[in-house]
This record gives sequence, structure tokens and C-alpha cells, in this order.
Amino acid sequence: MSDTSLLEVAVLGARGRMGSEAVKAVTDATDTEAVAEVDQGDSLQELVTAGARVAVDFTHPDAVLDNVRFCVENGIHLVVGTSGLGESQLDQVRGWLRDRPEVGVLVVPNFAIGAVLSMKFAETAARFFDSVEIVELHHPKKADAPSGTAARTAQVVAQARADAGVGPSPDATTKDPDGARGAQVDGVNVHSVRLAGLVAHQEVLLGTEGETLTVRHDSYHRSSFMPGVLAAVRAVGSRPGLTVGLDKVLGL
Ligand SMILES: NC(=O)C1=CN([C@@H]2O[C@H](COP(=O)(O)OP(=O)(O)OC[C@H]3O[C@@H](n4cnc5c(N)ncnc54)[C@H](OP(=O)(O)O)[C@@H]3O)[C@@H](O)[C@H]2O)C=CC1
Ligand SMILES: O=C(O)C1=N[C@H](C(=O)O)C[C@H](O)C1
Repeated sequence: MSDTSLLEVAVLGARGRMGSEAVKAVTDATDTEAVAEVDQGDSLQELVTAGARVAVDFTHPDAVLDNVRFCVENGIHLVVGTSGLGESQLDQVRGWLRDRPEVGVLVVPNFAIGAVLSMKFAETAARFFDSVEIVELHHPKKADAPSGTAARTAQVVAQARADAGVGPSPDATTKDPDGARGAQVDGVNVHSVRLAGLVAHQEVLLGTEGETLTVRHDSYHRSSFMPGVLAAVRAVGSRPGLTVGLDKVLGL
């Protein structure tokens, strides 16, 4: 029988690398319980049947949007850990939320507290340096590149530079047939490394006359994401509408 004092949480992608850690974290915490563990081939209706109040999604960039729609339409608050939601998808989510304004959707590019802080540090530093580039390094089973964390970091860094009137990073490259200078995300060069042995890592490289600053974060184990997952699960129900980033939950 369900203990009514516990927050009922469903995990989507429950058999995956992140989902299985999330099930364990939600089960081990004293104020939450995992009432549904949904994975590929399972019906989303299980969330409703199980009485989930909050869901957390760690599935796949191709699947996540349908899951968001289902949760919003069924009044289930959702924490989105899955990467790959760009601005046009976020606009779709805002549209669905207009019909269910009481529902909270919290999209979190990275749950590791250190990663959240590193994005803030890079954002703060951005206006003081002529050049900025991002290197993200992940395990080779990752489906998407660049990482959601790198895309979000590029976005906030680019916005900080624009707000301060800083122009593009200086770069004399005119010949790059193989894309060696990386992808351009919001005008910031992003380089994606996929390497056996890694989990999730990122460096923001900032440079100006005579000095450089490197903001680096490393997740060595997926347990590093769990305090952030639990904080998001606890907070999402009291944040109706769309929120992007754990920084808001942490008061940064
Ligand atoms: N925000 C953050 O801090 C973090 C985010 N992530 C993101 O989380 C996502 C998952 O990563 P990871 O756990 O490593 O990936 P995994 O491939 O290990 O896990 C994904 C799981 O979801 C399942 N799945 C796929 N489609 C669906 C669907 N439609 N409904 C239900 N389950 C589905 C997969 O099944 P099958 O294998 O059979 O397809 C698999 O079991 C990625 O987008 C990743 O970038 C990862 C780490 C941290
Ligand atoms: O796939 C992963 O592993 C990760 N995905 C997220 C991302 O795309 O940024 C978060 C973290 O980097 C791990």
C-alpha cells in the first residue's frame, strides 16, 4: 500500500543508465517513492494508473517530446533530464502548458551541482574575455552531440557576451573542409569528444590578452546527478509552467 506522505514519482527510461540510478535514488529517499518504472514498449498509461504526481524522463531525444505532451495533458508534473529539446520544442511545450497552467515542466540540461555552478561561472566570466570555446567529453554510448549541457552553456555564455556588447571570438580560419573548428552553437565553437572510459565532462575555455581561464567540470559516476534529480522532483510541483535549468531551483 502506498504511503500517502511520500511523493509518488514515475521514472521514464527506468531500465537505462540514468533511469535505473533515478529509480534507486527515489526509492532510497525518505520522502519519495517510485510508483512506476516505464521503459521502451511500456504504456504511458501506467503513470496514470499508478497515481504518479511527478515523472522524470531519461529516455531518448526522439522520444522525450511525446512524453512531455502526455504528462502535461494528464496533469503530471515532469522533470526532463533527456537532452535534445531545442527552442522550437520548448515553444511546443509552452503551447501545451497554456491549456494546463497548473502543471510544472522543469527541463534540466545537467543535474550535477558542479555542472550547474560551472555554467554560472562561465556565464559570469564570459564578458571579460575576447574568446570562448567549449569542449564537451562523454562516453561513446551517448546519442546526441553536442551535449545538452554544452548547448545550454553556449546559449548563456553567448547571451552574456551579447548583453555586454562583446563581439565574436577572434578567428582567422578561412579553410576548414573537415569541420575541425567544431560546431557553432549560438556563435560559440563547441567540440564533442566521445571516448571509452568517460562519463560526462566539460571545459569552457576563455581567453584574452595574456591569460586564459578554464572552467572544467567532471562527473565520474551517474550518482553525481542524483541530488539534483531529487531536488528537481521535489520542486517541480510548486513551479507551474516551464522552467529551464536547475539553477533556478538552487536559487542561483
Ligand atoms: N540532465 C542530465 O543531467 C543528464 C541527462 N542525460 C540524458 O538522459 C538521456 C538518457 O541517457 P542514458 O540513461 O545514458 O540513456 P540509456 O540509453 O542508458 O537509457 C535510456 C532508456 O530509455 C529507454 N527508452 C527509449 N525510448 C523510450 C520511450 N519512448 N519510452 C520509454 N523508455 C524509452 C531506452 O530503452 P532502449 O535502450 O530499449 O531504447 C533505455 O532503457 C539522454 O538524453 C542523456 O543525454 C544523461 C545523464 C545526465
Ligand atoms: O548523455 C549523458 O551522459 C549526459 N547527457 C546530458 C547532456 O547531454 O548534457 C548531461 C550530462 O552531460 C550527461
